[in-house]
Amino acid sequence: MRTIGVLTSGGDAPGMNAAIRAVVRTGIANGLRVMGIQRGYSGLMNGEIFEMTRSSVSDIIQRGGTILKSARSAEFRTPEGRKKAYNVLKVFGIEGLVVIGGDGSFTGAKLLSDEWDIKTVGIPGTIDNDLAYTDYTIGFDTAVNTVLDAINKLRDTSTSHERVSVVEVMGRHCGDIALYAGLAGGAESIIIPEEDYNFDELCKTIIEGKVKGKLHNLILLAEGIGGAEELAKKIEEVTGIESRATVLGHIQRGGSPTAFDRILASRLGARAVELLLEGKSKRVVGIRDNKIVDFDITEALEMEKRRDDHKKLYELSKILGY
Ligand SMILES: Nc1ncnc2c1ncn2[C@@H]1O[C@H](COP(=O)(O)OP(=O)(O)O)[C@@H](O)[C@H]1O
Ligand SMILES: O=P(O)(O)OC[C@H]1O[C@](O)(COP(=O)(O)O)[C@@H](O)[C@@H]1O
Repeated sequence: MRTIGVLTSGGDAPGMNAAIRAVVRTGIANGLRVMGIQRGYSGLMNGEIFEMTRSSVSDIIQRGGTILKSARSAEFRTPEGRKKAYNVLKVFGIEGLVVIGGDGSFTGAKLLSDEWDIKTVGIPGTIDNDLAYTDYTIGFDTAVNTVLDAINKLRDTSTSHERVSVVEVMGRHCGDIALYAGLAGGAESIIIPEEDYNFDELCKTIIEGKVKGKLHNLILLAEGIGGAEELAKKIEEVTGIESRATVLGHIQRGGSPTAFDRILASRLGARAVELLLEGKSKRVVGIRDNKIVDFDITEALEMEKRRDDHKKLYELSKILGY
């Protein structure tokens, strides 16, 4: 293998730049030409490609976002779109492609390798932590810390006004951001898609908390379950306690990555290049029990989250936050 490409796809995540840096520098250290592909699969189909040097990735390890830009492309979901992408890869002599993204991006990579002679390796870059094969995705730790910072501030004002504070966080179908930030921030209640929740029980907990002398009540709500505004309004109606909603939104996707995310991204980026050098394809890299691992893309996407560990954290948050 002489030339590889790297792109970022789907929702961006803090730490993607550190992963790009690791791919570029590991590639060059191993005698490869490394091409940067802009705007994900969309830029790939349009030939938005340039050669990267060691200095192309200088001064980016601390930056959020992705210097390669990210995009979502409907055209790449079609066989015609992927044929177009392959033709562009051929023109640039790219034999191996590193895709930094989430499950959708990995599915796209797998299809591209199934249909055309191109080797692909995926690196998990998404704040959601919704990929079961890896304990952590790049960006998750930073997002949790961003939420934690917000919770600390909301706690101050909630306490002053003796209010309920409902905080809605990202995560599509995965409650990890809400769970980890809620546990770390001492939230009274955490509402996530993986665990049943009962509105009457929630109100009972809030009223009991008030009776016990709690000055605030912090509720972490994962997006997708229902809006924070609506929930805060209903809580106020039923409990009679003033309630406010905060939707953190895209704030969670930005910011300087934590040390954890930078180190994870550096390790995964280097391993992705090694796999291509070993001639591997349709693989994804990840971390399990602090060891870098890799799996076949299909196998990885079919895995289920380790529910026991998740459940334990959820139960702990209930005992500690109540
Ligand atoms: N089933 C699919 N087949 C082919 N390409 C896909 C598929 N799913 C997603 N992709 C490509 O990957 C891009 C990113 O996927 P998306 O689901 O938006 O983000 P993520 O990779 O973070 O899950 C999509 O815009 C599309 O171009
Ligand atoms: O930036 P957009 O298009 O509004 O997407 C928002 C979604 O992207 C995410 O931040 C990350 O999702 P992906 O990494 O799977 O693309 C979700 O948590 C959120 O629901």
